[in-house]
Amino acid sequence: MNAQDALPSSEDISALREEIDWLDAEILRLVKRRVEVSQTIGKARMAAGGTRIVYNREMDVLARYRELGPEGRQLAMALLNLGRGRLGR
Ligand SMILES: C=C(O[C@@H]1C=C(C(=O)O)C=C[C@H]1O)C(=O)O
Repeated sequence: MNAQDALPSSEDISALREEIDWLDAEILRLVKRRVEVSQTIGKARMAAGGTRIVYNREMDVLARYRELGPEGRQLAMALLNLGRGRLGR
């Protein structure tokens, strides 16, 4: 395979950009759903007199993203913080 074979054409790049746009829309949809689910659980636990945070569950979430390195940690922390929403302020 020569270098040209490996390079995407301008048509390929257009298609790849469409894929990125679609992926971003899906990621946003999933993040919003995650926030919703996390807040539902958090509100129920607090209404029952429980804690706002469950550290062992949060450690599991951090571990899931560890393969992405420091950015994975930032991403996991952002997801956890989004789930806290107003509850966490
Ligand atoms: C969603 C929960 O509540 C909190 C939010 C978590 C999350 O967003 O992943 C994890 C643990 C808890 O601190 C839960 O207890 O599972």
